[in-house]
Amino acid sequence: MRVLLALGGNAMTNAAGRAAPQDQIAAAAVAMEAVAGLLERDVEVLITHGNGPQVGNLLTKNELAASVVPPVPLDWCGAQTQATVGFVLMNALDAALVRRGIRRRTAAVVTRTLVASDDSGFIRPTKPIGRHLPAEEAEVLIGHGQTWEDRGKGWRRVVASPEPLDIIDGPVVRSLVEAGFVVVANGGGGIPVVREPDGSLRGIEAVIDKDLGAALLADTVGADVLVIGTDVPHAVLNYGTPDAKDVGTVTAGQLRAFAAEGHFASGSMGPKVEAACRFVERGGTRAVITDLDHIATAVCGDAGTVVVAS
Ligand SMILES: NC(=O)OP(=O)(O)O
Repeated sequence: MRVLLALGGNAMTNAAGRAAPQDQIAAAAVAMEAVAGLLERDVEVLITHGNGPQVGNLLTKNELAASVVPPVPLDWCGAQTQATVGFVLMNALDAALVRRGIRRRTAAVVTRTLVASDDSGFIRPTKPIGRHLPAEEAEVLIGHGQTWEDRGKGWRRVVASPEPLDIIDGPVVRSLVEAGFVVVANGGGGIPVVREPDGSLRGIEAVIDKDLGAALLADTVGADVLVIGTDVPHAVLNYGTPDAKDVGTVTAGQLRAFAAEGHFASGSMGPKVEAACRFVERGGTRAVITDLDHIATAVCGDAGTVVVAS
């Protein structure tokens, strides 16, 4: 069984969402212990991850230091987070494998994802990145031309998030998997690139949704199962109300109907639900949305919100 595990922000930050190096190293250790457990059971695992906190922090650093060192664009920041998070995850996984006496090589691949230059996501920013701020601080940055939104946890910057169309470096990832490497790839949904009229690729300033990127990567590498690791054990109907109800096993059609009724927030559970539906509709065996504690049982469909085609 080939499983793609998509790690959400909680797997790369502390409980409060802080992404200091020690927080990321500690969170990666927990997540990679679960991955090592799967590898011990001979499950073939690939890993992808979010980068929302990291890429937003890096963008802010660039902007603050712009008068001292040349700033780099958002797609460069995305590339840097793929490399850094990949390095942290590899170190954590190598340590977990050594503890269990498992001999496997790990690899982190910087990957590019094709997007359309006329994607509507470039007109209406939707992807939250970086830290949360109080309204008065966000207002100053809005005055400087940035887009910030409050989705209930404080104000957060939002940037363009186009649809992922093709993982340019997918065949490299697949080759490494088939050669026996445990691969970390397509972090942050991939570095967004557009195709120029002469056929060359150019980076473009955006952050792709990592869950939608994960659904595409899962297709590209022929994964049987997509596990989307987040901070809750299930998708929930009527979330935060007395009528809240966990979603167990569900078809993509049923889950899309729940989404159409407005049950899943656009910046959080919504893209996970969409990614899970896309994956099974394109032939995946099952997609599971759950928390890190349930990854081991989720791969067999025994935990979380289990999405099947029909
Ligand atoms: N790129 C992305 O979707 O990252 P997060 O999941 O961390 O927001």
